[in-house]
Amino acid sequence: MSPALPSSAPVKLRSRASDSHKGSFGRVMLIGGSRGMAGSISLSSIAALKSGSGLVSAAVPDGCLETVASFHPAIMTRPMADDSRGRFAFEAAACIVDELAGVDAVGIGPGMTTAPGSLRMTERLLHQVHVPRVFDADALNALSIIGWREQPVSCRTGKRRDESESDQQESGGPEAAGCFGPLVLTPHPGELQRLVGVPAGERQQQIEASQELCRQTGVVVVVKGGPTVVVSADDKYVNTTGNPGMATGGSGDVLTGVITSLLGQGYSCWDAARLGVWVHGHAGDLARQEHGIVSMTALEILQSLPAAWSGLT
Ligand SMILES: NC(=O)C1=CN([C@@H]2O[C@H](COP(=O)(O)OP(=O)(O)OC[C@H]3O[C@@H](n4cnc5c(N)ncnc54)[C@H](O)[C@@H]3O)[C@@H](O)[C@H]2O)[C@@H](O)CC1
Ligand SMILES: Nc1ncnc2c1ncn2[C@@H]1O[C@H](COP(=O)(O)OP(=O)(O)O)[C@@H](O)[C@H]1O
Ligand SMILES: [Mg+2]
Repeated sequence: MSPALPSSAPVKLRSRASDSHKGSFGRVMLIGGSRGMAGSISLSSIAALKSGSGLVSAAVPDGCLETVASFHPAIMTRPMADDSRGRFAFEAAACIVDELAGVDAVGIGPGMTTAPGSLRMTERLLHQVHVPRVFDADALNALSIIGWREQPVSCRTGKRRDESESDQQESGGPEAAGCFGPLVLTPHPGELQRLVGVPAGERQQQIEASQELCRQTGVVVVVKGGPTVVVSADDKYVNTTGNPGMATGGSGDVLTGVITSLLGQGYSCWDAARLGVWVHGHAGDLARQEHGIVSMTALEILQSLPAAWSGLT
Protein backbone atom coordinates (compact mmCIF):
# COMPACT_ATOMS: atom_id res chain seq x y z
CA MET A 1 0.00 0.00 0.00
CA SER A 2 1.36 3.43 -0.89
CA PRO A 3 1.93 5.83 2.02
CA ALA A 4 -0.87 8.26 2.78
CA LEU A 5 -0.55 11.68 1.20
CA PRO A 6 0.88 14.22 3.69
CA SER A 7 -2.15 16.41 3.16
CA SER A 8 -5.73 16.58 2.07
CA ALA A 9 -4.96 18.44 -1.14
CA PRO A 10 -7.82 17.96 -3.59
CA VAL A 11 -5.56 17.32 -6.59
CA LYS A 12 -2.37 15.28 -6.81
CA LEU A 13 0.71 17.33 -7.71
CA ARG A 14 2.34 16.10 -10.90
CA SER A 15 5.85 14.76 -10.63
CA ARG A 16 8.80 16.28 -12.53
CA ALA A 17 10.78 14.07 -14.88
CA SER A 18 14.56 14.19 -14.43
CA ASP A 19 15.02 15.53 -17.98
CA SER A 20 12.57 18.42 -17.42
CA HIS A 21 13.52 21.88 -18.63
CA LYS A 22 12.00 25.31 -18.09
CA GLY A 23 9.79 24.83 -21.14
CA SER A 24 8.20 21.80 -19.50
CA PHE A 25 6.37 23.78 -16.84
CA GLY A 26 4.69 26.49 -18.78
CA ARG A 27 5.32 30.02 -19.80
CA VAL A 28 2.87 32.42 -18.16
CA MET A 29 2.15 36.12 -18.32
CA LEU A 30 0.64 38.33 -15.62
CA ILE A 31 -0.99 41.54 -16.84
CA GLY A 32 -1.81 44.47 -14.58
CA GLY A 33 -0.28 46.95 -12.19
CA SER A 34 -0.34 50.73 -12.31
CA ARG A 35 1.52 53.59 -10.69
CA GLY A 36 0.70 53.15 -6.98
CA MET A 37 -0.30 49.48 -7.37
CA ALA A 38 2.90 47.98 -8.78
CA GLY A 39 3.11 45.64 -5.79
CA SER A 40 -0.06 43.74 -6.71
CA ILE A 41 1.11 42.41 -10.07
CA SER A 42 4.55 41.75 -8.59
CA LEU A 43 2.99 39.54 -5.91
CA SER A 44 1.09 37.63 -8.62
CA SER A 45 4.17 37.22 -10.81
CA ILE A 46 6.43 36.02 -8.01
CA ALA A 47 3.70 33.64 -6.81
CA ALA A 48 3.61 32.10 -10.31
CA LEU A 49 7.36 31.66 -10.22
CA LYS A 50 7.22 30.08 -6.75
CA SER A 51 4.44 27.75 -7.92
CA GLY A 52 6.64 26.14 -10.52
CA SER A 53 6.21 28.04 -13.80
CA GLY A 54 9.23 27.77 -16.07
CA LEU A 55 9.08 31.34 -17.34
CA VAL A 56 7.09 34.25 -15.94
CA SER A 57 6.57 37.64 -17.61
CA ALA A 58 4.74 40.67 -16.27
CA ALA A 59 3.11 43.01 -18.81
CA VAL A 60 2.77 46.36 -17.05
CA PRO A 61 2.30 50.05 -17.92
CA ASP A 62 5.68 51.46 -18.86
CA GLY A 63 5.59 53.94 -15.97
CA CYS A 64 5.81 51.23 -13.33
CA LEU A 65 8.06 48.75 -15.13
CA GLU A 66 11.22 49.51 -13.13
CA THR A 67 9.37 49.07 -9.87
CA VAL A 68 7.91 45.70 -10.88
CA ALA A 69 11.23 44.53 -12.36
CA SER A 70 13.08 45.35 -9.16
CA PHE A 71 11.14 42.92 -6.96
CA HIS A 72 12.51 39.67 -8.40
CA PRO A 73 15.34 39.21 -10.91
CA ALA A 74 13.79 36.12 -12.50
CA ILE A 75 10.64 37.96 -13.62
CA MET A 76 10.76 39.26 -17.19
CA THR A 77 8.89 42.51 -17.78
CA ARG A 78 7.08 43.73 -20.88
CA PRO A 79 6.57 47.50 -21.10
CA MET A 80 3.08 48.37 -22.39
CA ALA A 81 1.79 51.74 -23.62
CA ASP A 82 1.14 54.03 -20.69
CA ASP A 83 -1.56 56.71 -20.53
CA SER A 84 0.99 59.03 -18.83
CA ARG A 85 -0.71 58.42 -15.46
CA GLY A 86 0.90 55.02 -15.01
CA ARG A 87 -2.10 53.04 -16.32
CA PHE A 88 -2.58 51.03 -19.51
CA ALA A 89 -3.21 53.27 -22.50
CA PHE A 90 -5.76 52.29 -25.10
CA GLU A 91 -2.90 51.37 -27.50
CA ALA A 92 -1.61 48.76 -25.05
CA ALA A 93 -4.59 46.60 -25.92
CA ALA A 94 -3.74 46.67 -29.61
CA CYS A 95 -0.60 44.58 -29.16
CA ILE A 96 -1.51 42.38 -26.20
CA VAL A 97 -2.61 39.46 -28.38
CA ASP A 98 0.79 39.44 -30.12
CA GLU A 99 2.56 39.68 -26.75
CA LEU A 100 0.83 36.47 -25.74
CA ALA A 101 2.26 34.35 -28.57
CA GLY A 102 3.83 31.24 -27.03
CA VAL A 103 2.31 31.88 -23.62
CA ASP A 104 0.56 28.87 -22.00
CA ALA A 105 -1.62 30.77 -19.51
CA VAL A 106 -2.33 34.36 -18.52
CA GLY A 107 -3.58 36.13 -15.41
CA ILE A 108 -4.98 39.65 -15.67
CA GLY A 109 -6.31 42.28 -13.29
CA PRO A 110 -4.34 42.93 -10.09
CA GLY A 111 -3.69 46.62 -9.66
CA MET A 112 -4.76 47.31 -13.26
CA THR A 113 -7.39 50.02 -12.63
CA THR A 114 -10.42 50.35 -14.88
CA ALA A 115 -8.91 53.03 -17.13
CA PRO A 116 -10.11 52.80 -20.77
CA GLY A 117 -6.97 50.89 -21.81
CA SER A 118 -7.62 48.29 -19.11
CA LEU A 119 -11.23 47.81 -20.22
CA ARG A 120 -10.11 47.25 -23.80
CA MET A 121 -7.33 44.92 -22.65
CA THR A 122 -9.85 42.81 -20.71
CA GLU A 123 -12.19 42.68 -23.70
CA ARG A 124 -9.36 41.41 -25.91
CA LEU A 125 -8.35 38.78 -23.39
CA LEU A 126 -11.97 37.62 -23.17
CA HIS A 127 -12.69 37.33 -26.87
CA GLN A 128 -9.42 37.00 -28.75
CA VAL A 129 -7.22 34.93 -26.48
CA HIS A 130 -7.94 31.24 -26.13
CA VAL A 131 -5.24 30.02 -23.74
CA PRO A 132 -6.38 29.39 -20.15
CA ARG A 133 -6.87 32.65 -18.28
CA VAL A 134 -7.45 33.95 -14.75
CA PHE A 135 -9.47 37.15 -14.41
CA ASP A 136 -9.05 38.87 -11.05
CA ALA A 137 -9.60 42.27 -9.41
CA ASP A 138 -9.90 45.04 -12.04
CA ALA A 139 -10.35 42.54 -14.87
CA LEU A 140 -13.52 41.44 -13.03
CA ASN A 141 -14.54 45.05 -12.51
CA ALA A 142 -13.93 45.60 -16.23
CA LEU A 143 -16.24 42.67 -17.06
CA SER A 144 -18.95 44.30 -14.94
CA ILE A 145 -18.43 47.63 -16.71
CA ILE A 146 -18.36 46.33 -20.30
CA GLY A 147 -21.44 44.11 -19.88
CA TRP A 148 -19.54 41.06 -21.09
CA ARG A 149 -22.45 38.62 -21.06
CA GLU A 150 -24.64 40.80 -23.24
CA GLN A 151 -22.01 41.20 -25.94
CA PRO A 152 -22.91 39.25 -29.01
CA VAL A 153 -19.77 37.26 -29.66
CA SER A 154 -19.30 34.13 -31.68
CA CYS A 155 -17.83 31.24 -29.70
CA ARG A 156 -16.41 29.80 -32.87
CA THR A 157 -14.66 32.81 -34.33
CA GLY A 158 -14.41 35.19 -31.42
CA LYS A 159 -15.87 37.87 -33.68
CA ARG A 160 -18.68 40.19 -32.78
CA ARG A 161 -21.95 39.11 -34.41
CA ASP A 162 -22.13 42.33 -36.40
CA GLU A 163 -18.84 41.27 -38.00
CA SER A 164 -20.14 37.79 -38.80
CA GLU A 165 -23.92 37.45 -38.80
CA SER A 166 -23.77 33.83 -39.95
CA ASP A 167 -22.21 32.76 -36.64
CA GLN A 168 -25.42 33.64 -34.86
CA GLN A 169 -27.14 30.34 -35.58
CA GLU A 170 -24.17 28.14 -34.69
CA SER A 171 -22.88 29.46 -31.41
CA GLY A 172 -26.03 29.17 -29.31
CA GLY A 173 -25.86 32.73 -27.99
CA PRO A 174 -23.28 34.73 -26.11
CA GLU A 175 -23.83 32.81 -22.89
CA ALA A 176 -23.47 29.31 -24.36
CA ALA A 177 -21.42 27.05 -22.06
CA GLY A 178 -17.75 27.13 -22.98
CA CYS A 179 -18.25 30.31 -24.96
CA PHE A 180 -15.32 32.07 -23.36
CA GLY A 181 -12.88 29.16 -23.43
CA PRO A 182 -10.89 28.08 -20.38
CA LEU A 183 -11.44 30.89 -17.89
CA VAL A 184 -11.21 31.12 -14.08
CA LEU A 185 -12.76 34.11 -12.27
CA THR A 186 -11.45 34.88 -8.76
CA PRO A 187 -13.80 37.48 -7.20
CA HIS A 188 -14.00 38.52 -3.58
CA PRO A 189 -17.56 39.18 -2.42
CA GLY A 190 -17.40 42.87 -3.43
CA GLU A 191 -16.27 42.04 -6.96
CA LEU A 192 -18.84 39.25 -7.17
CA GLN A 193 -21.58 41.69 -6.20
CA ARG A 194 -20.62 43.86 -9.19
CA LEU A 195 -20.46 40.81 -11.43
CA VAL A 196 -23.71 39.03 -10.57
CA GLY A 197 -25.69 41.69 -8.69
CA VAL A 198 -26.06 39.72 -5.41
CA PRO A 199 -25.01 41.71 -2.28
CA ALA A 200 -21.63 40.81 -0.72
CA GLY A 201 -23.30 39.80 2.57
CA GLU A 202 -25.49 37.15 0.89
CA ARG A 203 -22.90 34.41 0.69
CA GLN A 204 -25.13 31.43 -0.16
CA GLN A 205 -26.95 33.43 -2.83
CA GLN A 206 -23.61 34.56 -4.27
CA ILE A 207 -22.48 30.93 -4.54
CA GLU A 208 -25.72 29.95 -6.27
CA ALA A 209 -25.49 32.90 -8.67
CA SER A 210 -21.89 31.91 -9.42
CA GLN A 211 -22.95 28.40 -10.31
CA GLU A 212 -25.62 29.76 -12.62
CA LEU A 213 -22.92 31.90 -14.25
CA CYS A 214 -20.76 28.78 -14.70
CA ARG A 215 -23.68 26.93 -16.34
CA GLN A 216 -24.32 29.77 -18.73
CA THR A 217 -20.73 30.50 -19.70
CA GLY A 218 -18.57 27.49 -18.86
CA VAL A 219 -16.23 29.46 -16.57
CA VAL A 220 -15.00 28.29 -13.14
CA VAL A 221 -15.58 30.76 -10.27
CA VAL A 222 -13.46 30.97 -7.12
CA VAL A 223 -15.80 32.53 -4.56
CA LYS A 224 -13.26 33.92 -2.09
CA GLY A 225 -13.83 34.00 1.63
CA GLY A 226 -13.45 31.97 4.77
CA PRO A 227 -13.82 29.31 3.45
CA THR A 228 -13.34 29.84 -0.27
CA VAL A 229 -15.70 27.84 -2.47
CA VAL A 230 -14.73 26.84 -6.02
CA VAL A 231 -17.74 26.50 -8.28
CA SER A 232 -18.18 24.90 -11.70
CA ALA A 233 -21.31 24.23 -13.73
CA ASP A 234 -22.01 20.96 -11.94
CA ASP A 235 -19.79 20.83 -8.86
CA LYS A 236 -18.65 22.75 -5.77
CA TYR A 237 -15.49 22.40 -3.72
CA VAL A 238 -15.27 23.92 -0.23
CA ASN A 239 -11.63 24.67 0.60
CA THR A 240 -10.22 23.34 3.87
CA THR A 241 -7.22 25.65 4.34
CA GLY A 242 -6.74 29.33 5.15
CA ASN A 243 -7.46 31.64 8.07
CA PRO A 244 -8.65 35.19 8.82
CA GLY A 245 -5.03 36.43 8.91
CA MET A 246 -5.29 36.28 5.12
CA ALA A 247 -7.73 39.20 5.18
CA THR A 248 -4.86 41.52 4.29
CA GLY A 249 -4.15 43.49 1.12
CA GLY A 250 -2.41 41.52 -1.63
CA SER A 251 -3.27 38.00 -0.46
CA GLY A 252 -5.66 37.56 -3.40
CA ASP A 253 -2.98 38.80 -5.79
CA VAL A 254 -0.82 35.89 -4.64
CA LEU A 255 -3.67 33.47 -5.44
CA THR A 256 -3.94 34.84 -8.99
CA GLY A 257 -0.32 33.93 -9.64
CA VAL A 258 -0.69 30.45 -8.14
CA ILE A 259 -3.72 29.52 -10.27
CA THR A 260 -2.22 31.05 -13.43
CA SER A 261 0.92 29.00 -12.88
CA LEU A 262 -1.07 25.76 -12.53
CA LEU A 263 -3.03 26.50 -15.71
CA GLY A 264 0.27 27.03 -17.50
CA GLN A 265 1.46 23.64 -16.26
CA GLY A 266 -1.52 22.00 -17.94
CA TYR A 267 -3.98 21.54 -15.07
CA SER A 268 -7.64 22.04 -16.02
CA CYS A 269 -9.46 25.15 -14.77
CA TRP A 270 -11.30 23.05 -12.16
CA ASP A 271 -8.12 21.36 -10.88
CA ALA A 272 -5.99 24.52 -11.01
CA ALA A 273 -8.60 26.47 -9.05
CA ARG A 274 -9.05 23.79 -6.36
CA LEU A 275 -5.35 23.01 -5.94
CA GLY A 276 -4.55 26.74 -6.13
CA VAL A 277 -6.89 27.77 -3.33
CA TRP A 278 -5.80 24.80 -1.22
CA VAL A 279 -2.07 25.51 -1.44
CA HIS A 280 -2.64 29.27 -1.08
CA GLY A 281 -4.60 28.66 2.13
CA HIS A 282 -1.96 26.21 3.33
CA ALA A 283 0.72 28.88 2.75
CA GLY A 284 -1.51 31.26 4.74
CA ASP A 285 -1.69 28.75 7.59
CA LEU A 286 2.12 28.39 7.61
CA ALA A 287 2.51 32.19 7.57
CA ARG A 288 0.13 32.40 10.53
CA GLN A 289 2.21 29.84 12.49
CA GLU A 290 5.38 31.84 11.94
CA HIS A 291 4.19 35.45 12.02
CA GLY A 292 0.84 35.35 13.81
CA ILE A 293 -2.66 36.14 12.64
CA VAL A 294 -2.27 39.88 13.34
CA SER A 295 1.07 40.57 11.69
CA MET A 296 1.15 38.22 8.72
CA THR A 297 0.99 39.96 5.37
CA ALA A 298 0.70 38.91 1.73
CA LEU A 299 4.49 38.92 1.57
CA GLU A 300 4.65 36.20 4.23
CA ILE A 301 2.02 34.16 2.37
CA LEU A 302 4.18 34.46 -0.75
CA GLN A 303 7.27 33.46 1.19
CA SER A 304 5.44 30.44 2.63
CA LEU A 305 4.58 29.04 -0.79
CA PRO A 306 7.81 26.99 -1.08
CA ALA A 307 7.06 25.19 2.21
CA ALA A 308 3.44 24.73 1.22
CA TRP A 309 4.39 23.15 -2.11
CA SER A 310 7.12 21.06 -0.49
CA GLY A 311 4.52 19.35 1.65
CA LEU A 312 2.96 18.00 -1.53
CA THR A 313 6.01 16.68 -3.32
N1 LIG B 1 -0.16 46.10 -3.16
C1 LIG B 1 -1.04 46.48 -4.06
O1 LIG B 1 -0.72 47.15 -5.05
C2 LIG B 1 -2.45 46.04 -3.89
C3 LIG B 1 -3.37 46.41 -4.85
N2 LIG B 1 -4.65 45.97 -4.83
C4 LIG B 1 -5.51 46.38 -5.94
O2 LIG B 1 -6.37 47.39 -5.48
C5 LIG B 1 -7.46 47.48 -6.40
C6 LIG B 1 -8.74 47.54 -5.62
O3 LIG B 1 -9.03 46.26 -5.06
P1 LIG B 1 -9.80 46.07 -3.68
O4 LIG B 1 -10.17 44.63 -3.59
O5 LIG B 1 -9.03 46.66 -2.55
O6 LIG B 1 -11.07 47.01 -3.84
P2 LIG B 1 -12.58 46.68 -4.06
O7 LIG B 1 -13.31 47.96 -4.01
O8 LIG B 1 -12.81 45.80 -5.23
O9 LIG B 1 -12.94 45.77 -2.80
C7 LIG B 1 -13.02 46.27 -1.51
C8 LIG B 1 -14.47 46.18 -1.08
O10 LIG B 1 -15.07 44.93 -1.46
C9 LIG B 1 -15.86 44.43 -0.43
N3 LIG B 1 -15.31 43.17 0.07
C10 LIG B 1 -14.11 42.66 -0.17
N4 LIG B 1 -13.95 41.47 0.45
C11 LIG B 1 -15.10 41.26 1.10
C12 LIG B 1 -15.58 40.21 1.92
N5 LIG B 1 -14.83 39.13 2.20
N6 LIG B 1 -16.81 40.30 2.42
C13 LIG B 1 -17.56 41.36 2.15
N7 LIG B 1 -17.19 42.39 1.37
C14 LIG B 1 -15.97 42.34 0.85
C15 LIG B 1 -15.86 45.49 0.65
O11 LIG B 1 -16.95 46.33 0.40
C16 LIG B 1 -14.57 46.23 0.41
O12 LIG B 1 -14.60 47.56 0.84
C17 LIG B 1 -7.35 46.25 -7.31
O13 LIG B 1 -6.73 46.62 -8.51
C18 LIG B 1 -6.44 45.34 -6.54
O14 LIG B 1 -5.76 44.42 -7.37
C19 LIG B 1 -5.12 45.03 -3.82
O15 LIG B 1 -4.99 43.75 -4.38
C20 LIG B 1 -4.35 45.16 -2.53
C21 LIG B 1 -2.85 45.19 -2.73
N1 LIG C 1 -11.37 35.08 6.86
C1 LIG C 1 -10.69 34.46 5.89
N2 LIG C 1 -10.47 33.13 5.94
C2 LIG C 1 -9.78 32.50 4.98
N3 LIG C 1 -9.28 33.13 3.87
C3 LIG C 1 -9.49 34.45 3.78
C4 LIG C 1 -10.18 35.19 4.76
N4 LIG C 1 -10.22 36.49 4.37
C5 LIG C 1 -9.58 36.56 3.20
N5 LIG C 1 -9.13 35.34 2.83
C6 LIG C 1 -8.45 35.01 1.59
O1 LIG C 1 -7.56 36.06 1.23
C7 LIG C 1 -7.70 36.37 -0.14
C8 LIG C 1 -8.19 37.81 -0.29
O2 LIG C 1 -8.34 38.12 -1.64
P1 LIG C 1 -8.64 39.60 -2.13
O3 LIG C 1 -9.77 40.17 -1.36
O4 LIG C 1 -8.76 39.55 -3.60
O5 LIG C 1 -7.30 40.33 -1.70
P2 LIG C 1 -6.40 41.44 -2.43
O6 LIG C 1 -7.18 41.97 -3.59
O7 LIG C 1 -6.13 42.46 -1.40
O8 LIG C 1 -5.17 40.75 -2.91
C9 LIG C 1 -8.64 35.34 -0.73
O9 LIG C 1 -7.94 34.24 -1.24
C10 LIG C 1 -9.47 34.93 0.48
O10 LIG C 1 -10.01 33.64 0.36
MG1 LIG D 1 -8.17 40.98 -5.03
